[in-house]
Amino acid sequence: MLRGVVVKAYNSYYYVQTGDKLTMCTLRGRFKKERFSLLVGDEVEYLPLDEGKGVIETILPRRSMLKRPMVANVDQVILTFAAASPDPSFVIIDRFLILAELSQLNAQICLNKIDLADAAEIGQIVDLYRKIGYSVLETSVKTGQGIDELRRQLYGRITVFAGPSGVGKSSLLNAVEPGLSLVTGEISIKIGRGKHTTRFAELLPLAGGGFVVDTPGFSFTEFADIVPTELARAFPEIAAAAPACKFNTCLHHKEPQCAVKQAVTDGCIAASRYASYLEVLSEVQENRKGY
Ligand SMILES: Nc1nc2c(ncn2[C@@H]2O[C@H](COP(=O)(O)OP(=O)(O)OP(=O)(O)O)[C@@H](O)[C@H]2O)c(=O)[nH]1
Ligand SMILES: [Zn+2]
Repeated sequence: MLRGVVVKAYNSYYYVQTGDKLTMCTLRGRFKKERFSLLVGDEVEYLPLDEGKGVIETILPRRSMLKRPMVANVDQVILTFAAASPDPSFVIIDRFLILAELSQLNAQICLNKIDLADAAEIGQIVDLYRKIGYSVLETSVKTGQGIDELRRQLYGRITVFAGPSGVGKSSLLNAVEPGLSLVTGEISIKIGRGKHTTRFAELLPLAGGGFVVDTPGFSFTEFADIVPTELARAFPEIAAAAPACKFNTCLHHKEPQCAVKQAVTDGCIAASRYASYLEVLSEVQENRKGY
C-alpha cells in the first residue's frame, strides 16, 4: 500500500501524488455506498496496479476543509498585496483577512513589489499587521527579496494564494518554482451572491514537497453568511478587547461602555482596522434586511 495526496478529480478518477509519481486511481466500491465524497487535498492509501493505475483503499482523517472551492487539508492562505502598483489599501487587506479568518484559514500576508515602494510607508503597514499577530512577508520578484523565505513557507504545506488582481501572485509562484503556472484572477469580495466557479480546484505539487491550490476565481465564503455579532471574531484584536464591553451583544458601534471603541481611542486598536470593521458591519446588516 502506498500513501499520497489527491491532486485532481476528473471523470471519476482520482489523481494521487506520491513524491514525483502520479497515479490514476479509482475508489474502492464501499466508499461509493457510503456516499463519501473524496476531495482534492485528501490523503489516501492506495494499492498500486499496472500502468500507473491504482485503487484507493483508505482515506486518512481530514485536518481541515475549505468549502469554496472544496479542498481538504488546506494549511494556509497567503494573502498577497502589492506595496505599489496597485497601491495597498487597508480596507482591501482587511476584507481579505476577514474572509480568511471566517473560513478558519491560517492567514499570512505577503507584501510584494517591495522594490517599487517607499520603505517608511510600507513599514507602517507591516508594523500594523505584525502587531495584531499576522506574519508579513516582504517580497520582490524583481530583486529576489523574500523569495527564499516564501519558498520555505510553502514546502510541506497545502497553500492557497489569494489577493487582488495584478499584485504578482503568478510571478511569485514562478519565482518560487519556475514552470509552475497558477491560474489566478481577482477574488470575488462582493457582497451577496458571488460568482460560482465550475472548474474544480487542482493541487500543483512543489519540488520541495507541498502543494499550491490552483483556483481560478477563488472565493472564500462570502460576507452574506455572516451574522453581525460574529464579525468581530474575524478581527483578533477586536475579539480580544470585546469581553470587557458592558453588553455581551455589543456590536462596538453605537453601544455605550464599549471596550473596543475605548481601545481605538487609546490607540491600541488601529483606526483603519476599526473603520474596516464598521464598513463591513454595515454591509452585513444591510444584507440581512433582505431576508
Ligand atoms: N516591480 C515589480 N513588478 C512585479 C513584481 N511582481 C510582479 N510584478 C509585475 O506585476 C504584474 C502583475 O503580475 P502577475 O503575476 O500577473 O499578477 P497576479 O496577481 O497573478 O494577477 P492576476 O492573474 O490578475 O490575479 C506583471 O507585469 C509583473 O511583471 C515585483 O515584485 N516587482
Ligand atoms: Zn463593544
